[in-house]
Amino acid sequence: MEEIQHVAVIDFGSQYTQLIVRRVRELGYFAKLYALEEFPDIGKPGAIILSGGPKSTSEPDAPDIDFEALSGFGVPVLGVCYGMQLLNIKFGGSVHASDRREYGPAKLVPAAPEGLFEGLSHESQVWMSHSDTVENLADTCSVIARNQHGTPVALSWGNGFFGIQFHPEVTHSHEGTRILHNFLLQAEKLEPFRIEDFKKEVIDGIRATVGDKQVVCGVSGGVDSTVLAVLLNEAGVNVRAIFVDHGLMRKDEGDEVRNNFHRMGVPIETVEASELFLSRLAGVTEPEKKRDIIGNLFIDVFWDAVGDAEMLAQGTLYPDVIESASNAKSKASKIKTHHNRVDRILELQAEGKVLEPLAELFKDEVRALGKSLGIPHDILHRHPFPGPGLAVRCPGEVTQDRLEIIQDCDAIFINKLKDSGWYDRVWQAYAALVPVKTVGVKGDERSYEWAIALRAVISEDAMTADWVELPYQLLRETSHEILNEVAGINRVLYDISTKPPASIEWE
Ligand SMILES: Nc1ncnc2c1ncn2[C@@H]1O[C@H](COP(=O)(O)OP(=O)(O)OP(=O)(O)O)[C@@H](O)[C@H]1O
Repeated sequence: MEEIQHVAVIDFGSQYTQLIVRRVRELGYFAKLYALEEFPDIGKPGAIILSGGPKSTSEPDAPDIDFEALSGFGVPVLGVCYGMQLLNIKFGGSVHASDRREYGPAKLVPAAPEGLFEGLSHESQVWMSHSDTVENLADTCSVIARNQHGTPVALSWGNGFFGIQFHPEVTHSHEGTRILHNFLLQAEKLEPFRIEDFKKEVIDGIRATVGDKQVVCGVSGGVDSTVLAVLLNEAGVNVRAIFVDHGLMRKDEGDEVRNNFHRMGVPIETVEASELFLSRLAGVTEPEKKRDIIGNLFIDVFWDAVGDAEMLAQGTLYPDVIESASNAKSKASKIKTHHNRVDRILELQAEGKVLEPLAELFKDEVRALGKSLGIPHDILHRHPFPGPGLAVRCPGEVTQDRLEIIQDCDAIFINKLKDSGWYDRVWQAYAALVPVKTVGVKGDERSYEWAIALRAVISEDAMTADWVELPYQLLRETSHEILNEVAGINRVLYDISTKPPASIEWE
């Protein structure tokens, strides 16, 4: 199959480079980030974007690009900030180095409302973050926009080469996405990205890599590993999907995961390890210690089940890859937290036996892929659930009794959210045990029982979060049902803490 025509984003080290990729994807085109060292090995792009960067073009070790190779692609090129200054030099102009930084909003005054600036409002706000500025321009260069002071901020050198001094990818550039879109419209060969085409390509790739070997993957019931397992199954390769039930799942979750996979026609194996996990957690109260025990035990149990598998598939996503690529300046994919101490994975990786078919996708694209694989909406839109499970919602010791209380309260709360239509409107919601006993009255008796905290947050990316203003009536009904149904709880609290300073989970 023909390779999907993508937009190659070349990374010169700007903190915003990932956002360029994100924006292009939002526009419906497939963008891929490349470290500068990879250039010109960037496949057959339909357009190229050179990102900004922290260096000055006048520094001796300023990042450079093979201009002959760049022109050789014969596709439109957009230089952003550093990218524009570099292009200006390549075309024979010069750049004025300055140690004063221009940072913040500016007005964009296009020479004409066409090309990159077609359809823009008058004096659109754009966002600047640079110190160097272009000085002399080459003969072939025309200024296509200036700022409110008359300084050139966008250039064109003909043959599809453009440069912009500002950052179209940040939201402070109010019509930045439109400018990127206008640029992409210059590309003749660029096809809109369709998840269906991508699916076909990935499945072909899986078949070619795996052949008749056996691939193992761990499934947690979460979105990533579910889509991964279904994709491998769809590719028709010999796959073993393993679900470790560590007993720290939500109420009836083990059955739910098994039913879900059954519904989708993908066989999974369950490794029942609840007792083992609980016995190792006995008496442990320190949060980090708990996480450590669970993480390490998970690895042991999972790899025992894997046996001598020939290949391992992981649900690594694009943000993980970009993160490790830009941090470590290497292409090495990040190994998921749970597994990161396993030499076996590193060995497999070195031998090319780790398969990461979702590594080019963002979360919403994984959901789109899942949808096209026929995975039901409720599975694709489950709230995130932490690897160590309910242990992080159970401050103090984790015991079977405490877990059951959390499970019961959580189930009541989640059902109320689902029934009222709030579930899909919040990022994550759950119940956590507050292991403090307080006095109450139940019937005619004095009670001395624990409290439960309900938490519901909204978030973009889990880095920050705000608590949700749930309707009082919903909270009232949830509290009423918990107090009546769940033995051991005589008090219900609603957690109104933002992240930061609190975290989303309790531990
Ligand atoms: N209980 C489990 N049984 C088997 N494999 C698991 C389990 N929990 C996690 N894994 C594996 O470890 C990977 C990383 O787990 P993590 O908790 O970080 O989830 P994630 O990256 O959000 O993925 P998912 O959306 O699939 O849960 C999962 O994708 C899955 O392959």
